[in-house]
Amino acid sequence: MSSREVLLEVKDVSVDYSASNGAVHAVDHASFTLHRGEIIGLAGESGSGKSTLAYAIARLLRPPAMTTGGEVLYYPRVQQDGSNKAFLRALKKDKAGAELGPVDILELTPAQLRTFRWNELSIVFQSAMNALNPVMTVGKQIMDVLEVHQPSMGPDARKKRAIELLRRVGIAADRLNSYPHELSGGMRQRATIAIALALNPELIIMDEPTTALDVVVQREILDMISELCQEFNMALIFITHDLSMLLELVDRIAIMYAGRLIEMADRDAMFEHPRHPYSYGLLNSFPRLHGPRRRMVGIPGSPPDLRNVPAGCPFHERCPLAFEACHTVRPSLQPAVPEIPGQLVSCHLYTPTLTPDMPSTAELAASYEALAERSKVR
Ligand SMILES: Nc1ncnc2c1ncn2[C@@H]1O[C@H](COP(=O)(O)OP(=O)(O)OP(=O)(O)O)[C@@H](O)[C@H]1O
Repeated sequence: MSSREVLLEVKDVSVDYSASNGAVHAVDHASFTLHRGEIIGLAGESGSGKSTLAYAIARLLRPPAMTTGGEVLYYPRVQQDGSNKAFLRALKKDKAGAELGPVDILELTPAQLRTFRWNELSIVFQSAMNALNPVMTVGKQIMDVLEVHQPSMGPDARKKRAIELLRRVGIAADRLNSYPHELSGGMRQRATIAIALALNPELIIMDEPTTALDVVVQREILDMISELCQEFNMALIFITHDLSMLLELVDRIAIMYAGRLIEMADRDAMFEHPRHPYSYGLLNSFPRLHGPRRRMVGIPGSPPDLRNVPAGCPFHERCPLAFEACHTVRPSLQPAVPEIPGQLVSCHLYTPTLTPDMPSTAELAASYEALAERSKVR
């Protein structure tokens, strides 16, 4: 369950990839807030900037990627088990009564960053299950992380913790000495999650963690992730282009398009009343198990070239409801009018000075139907 205590404030983060034929603006002024224990789903088509934004937050980007602006404020707290002592010491926030306050991850020194990773934030990468070391048992891989990042822990305690972590992700203790090739794909993915949990981080980023698995195993792993987040009050940024994954897992959904966050809302509000025509199109492009049957239409066209994003709203060339302002004025992420608490949208359709009549979800649906009919006629 998420608290309303802020853990992370991403403010106006922009990232470019430099290339000989012009900079690719992969993330453009992204801002959002994450609370302790909250699960946010970051969704959007391939190439919309999800991974780049997540790796910018974790300071994992390497050239040609460059974070060109913004702040990522992280709010540390003193861990009761002492597991983040080294991080607080590196921040010089370990004196009795020291004001903890936020730190900007983008400004951490290399030494501070080393203590931040694993202790405070860990990442489960895309196809992480293939990233396990093939010549080392899974138990040893967990114990190695503990040895490097929690040097005060002795060998017996490390072994006990490794067994406990494996148990927690549904792997029996006798698998401690198994090599990755002796485990199924689902078990390998569970093992990578156990490694990410080793130091009780406050925040985990998972980038398409279940893509390579069959749907039954995906489902089991999503359930497990949800339980772990609750049990450890851990926040999670879960990246996917498959919105059906988010239906039962996340508290909030953030949708990206062409490097911009174009809508954020609580999960139910997003599924029931998506406001941005892109969000509607994305949600309508996958089948749902529950709810009324709908005709799936999809979104004609393709995203813009990120070296040369059009003026105005980046979606206007594909939008069935675009009007004049959308071609010239860049919308910003703000509460929609009429407001649904927690819902932010970057679309002129919800700016009363520009559009007196905001479209309903049914009108968004009808506009896509009409668009599909038009493209059939052509
Ligand atoms: N090394 C690179 N050099 C140039 N452009 C890059 C590089 N890596 C990524 N990009 C571009 O940055 C944009 C954002 O990519 P990113 O991988 O963050 O998107 P994504 O939404 O995570 O996509 P996916 O779901 O396919 O992983 C894309 O247009 C991509 O082509």
